[in-house]
Amino acid sequence: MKERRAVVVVLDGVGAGEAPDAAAFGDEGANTLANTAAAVGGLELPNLQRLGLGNILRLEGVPPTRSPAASWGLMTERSAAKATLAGHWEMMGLVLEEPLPTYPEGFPEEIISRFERETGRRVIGNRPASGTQIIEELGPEQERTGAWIVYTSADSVFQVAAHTGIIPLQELYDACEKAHRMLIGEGKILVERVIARPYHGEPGSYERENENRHDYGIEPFGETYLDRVERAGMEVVAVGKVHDIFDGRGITRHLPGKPDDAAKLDAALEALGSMKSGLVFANLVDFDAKYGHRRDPEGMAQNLERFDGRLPELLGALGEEDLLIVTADHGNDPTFRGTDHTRERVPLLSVGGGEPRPLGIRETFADVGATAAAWLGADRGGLPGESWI
Ligand SMILES: O=P(O)(O)O[C@H]1O[C@H](CO)[C@@H](O)[C@H]1O
Ligand SMILES: [Mn+2]
Ligand SMILES: [Mn+2]
Repeated sequence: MKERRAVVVVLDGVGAGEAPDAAAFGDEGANTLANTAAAVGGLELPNLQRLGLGNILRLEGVPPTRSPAASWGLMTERSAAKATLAGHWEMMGLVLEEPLPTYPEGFPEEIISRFERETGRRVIGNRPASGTQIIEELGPEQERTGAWIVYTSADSVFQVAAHTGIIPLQELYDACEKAHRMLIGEGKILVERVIARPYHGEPGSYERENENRHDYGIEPFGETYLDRVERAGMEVVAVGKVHDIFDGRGITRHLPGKPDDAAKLDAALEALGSMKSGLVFANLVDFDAKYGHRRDPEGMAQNLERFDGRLPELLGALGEEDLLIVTADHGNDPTFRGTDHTRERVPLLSVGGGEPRPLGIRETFADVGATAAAWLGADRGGLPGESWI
């Protein structure tokens, strides 16, 4: 078998326009890329433009090009979710047919009182919120009373925020493990993830300790393309939060790539430089966490431009037997109401594996895993998705 590599880069939350079922999610009109571009008076993305980003959708500042250097298209998500886990799982062949439970009214009383009993602290909050807003609002009360700040979002998440000067980090982690056991570990999946959200500082200028955030998720309930590539004897390198999303399954090496997207790209390049064959699966989370949820179109635009600036380096690291796929896991339109993800199609650019051509609108994100597995010569039997190569 040839020595081949595939690199999948996920621009977290960078959607490319409303999905056909966006209305069911309350997300009609969402378009992370196009609305960001319009909000800042046009994006400057010369490298993505050259690849064909402007051929995928109408994008201010990024016109279509006559002969794109990448194959280009859109993907529609089949899973009943607009979340990171569902998006990444689907890319690797696991479709969530049923949505995971969400808590628009907060968590039921029995969950909260059991969490209070098991951890010995009271709960305040218990509603959907933006993490930065709720600590500003409830931080002073937490400092006074030592209560947990529990909140959720449009996602299936149980998030616990704790001021580390009041509640030691280890105690927060222990509490999240208890919540994880209670909400996921007893046979019923009540949330997709429990998330520890430590922060510090003074009222009015609290700062989240993103490097100490910890996610406690669900395990993949079936085989993925990651398992298939690993079983074929190749390396599977996870960069950023990918390792947590798959609970480490099918992953041979984990590069956290802290603290930002630039460091994650460094990690991806390092992985490429040190491996002969296999898959690098990288998630760039700043688009989502720092700009999408914060509804910051300027920040989103700048992060896109920063990524664009690193593209030549990434392309330069690829050889003839390498494949690069750039895509996203859901939308997170920084111009949209609220602070949650948006149900969108995602952009698809694919470099390598033949002459650039239109890839159309793919019916499932699983085409990513199918294509990577096909390229690498791994077994694809029984998993959803069609290879475009
Ligand atoms: O507002 P913050 O705390 O960043 O939380 C966001 O991050 C969560 C998980 O990535 C999302 O569900 C959303 O709630
Ligand atoms: Mn995401
Ligand atoms: Mn998010």
